[in-house]
Amino acid sequence: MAQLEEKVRSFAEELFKIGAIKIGEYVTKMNIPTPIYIDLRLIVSFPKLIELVSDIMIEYLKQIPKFDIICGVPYAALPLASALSMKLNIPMVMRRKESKSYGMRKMIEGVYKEGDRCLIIEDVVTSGSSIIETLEDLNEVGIHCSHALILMDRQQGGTNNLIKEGVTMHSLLNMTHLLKYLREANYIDDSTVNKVTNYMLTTQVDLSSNSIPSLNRLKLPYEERIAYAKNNRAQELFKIMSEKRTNLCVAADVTKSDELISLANQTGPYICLFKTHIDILEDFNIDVVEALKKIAEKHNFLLFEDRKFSDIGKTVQMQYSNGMYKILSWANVVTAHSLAGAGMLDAIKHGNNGVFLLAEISTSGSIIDKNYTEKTVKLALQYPDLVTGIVCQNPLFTSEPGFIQLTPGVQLDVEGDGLGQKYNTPDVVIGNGADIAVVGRGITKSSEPNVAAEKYRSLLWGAYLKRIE
Ligand SMILES: O=c1ccn([C@@H]2O[C@H](COP(=O)(O)O)[C@@H](O)[C@H]2O)c(=O)[nH]1
Repeated sequence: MAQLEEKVRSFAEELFKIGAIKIGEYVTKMNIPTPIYIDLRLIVSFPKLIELVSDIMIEYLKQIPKFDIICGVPYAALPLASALSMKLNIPMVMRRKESKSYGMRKMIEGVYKEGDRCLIIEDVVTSGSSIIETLEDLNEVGIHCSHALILMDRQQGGTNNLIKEGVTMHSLLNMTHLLKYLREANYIDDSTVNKVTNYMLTTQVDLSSNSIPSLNRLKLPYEERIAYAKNNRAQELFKIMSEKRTNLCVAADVTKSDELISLANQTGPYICLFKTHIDILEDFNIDVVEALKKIAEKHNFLLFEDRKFSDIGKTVQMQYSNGMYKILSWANVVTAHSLAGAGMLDAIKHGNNGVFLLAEISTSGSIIDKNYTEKTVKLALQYPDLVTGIVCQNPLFTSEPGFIQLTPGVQLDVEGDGLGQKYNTPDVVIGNGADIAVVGRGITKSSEPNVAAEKYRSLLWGAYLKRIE
């Protein structure tokens, strides 16, 4: 047994050496980003490796009941099935991927008879769907299959999906062991192990539910969500958040420029976003935003004008670019109400900028209803290049890890402000799905905004770490 494990370990290491295991940002057959890509088609160019694999497969056959024929899932598993067929002197059949337009239009080539017991061979299994397609064609011609021998199980639901079809899967290697062997050989580091493990756990495919794999954003670390974000500002934010270990946005609702600049300087080290209502400044001058831009660069945060646009496209376009505030020239992200719909979003699409759409509001008596909220989320998902995220109080789009949930109404003291504002604590908002929490008066009214900002940062970050555990 120890000998077999050593062979499997060396198989895993060889795969890495020949470049069949790739770590980085890839996309799976189901169009889902993946931090690891396994390409076992390469092994046809390494006869010694095929020999090693065949030896290991033969060892595994001791656990599998007798069979009459072998069938490889096209195309990657065909050389493996052929090698095994030759070594064991057991006949092989081949499944076509598509039927011929001439002759007998057979899907299964080779010699077989009804009632034959077949062992299916496959290279890599994610959901098991390719094995199931092969199984269906074999069953069609009366061949029975209840076992599949595969090289690599990505542990993303394949075993369960195949059991439902009456097939037991036997794998030479699974993702857990692959990561263990590669880590022990120092080919990968701990962070890759954690990243891939987390990916595996959060990307399970249940073929019977007829849905795409569930990617629960609430369980994914921010740095892994960069790959899912289409909006440049969302990518940037995830990066800043991971690097600075902060999911805090400060709402700098003050009326004097000096105060605004002082707040940016004091809270800068602890925030990912600095949120303004620029039109409440009594002494606005364009120099203020120039100063903010410099502080943002120094402390690595983005500038966020909470303008809440809500007009026809043309008007919003002018409100965004013109007037004395020239928001487009300095704000990296802005907010917009969704009520004007797609036309307004089309009007404010600008290369690099981002928009947070308001799906819910944190004030009591709001007339936004469930229908409006749902329509807003739908609209946001139609504009992945433009929309950075959604302003809301609840986890509305958990299977969309590329979008950011921004939640205002955050304070340790949850008494309202007497004007309708509703507050929740950092723990509650992160539990309710917030990726970034907006804290205004909890920080701005403190005698030491820097101390308060660090306190909120640490509480919010701790709650996030607990959430992704
Ligand atoms: O639903 C919403 C949307 C935006 N806001 C804005 O956030 C801050 C909250 O400030 P606090 O002092 O923490 O109450 C403020 O700028 C609002 O305009 C919100 O509160 N709720």
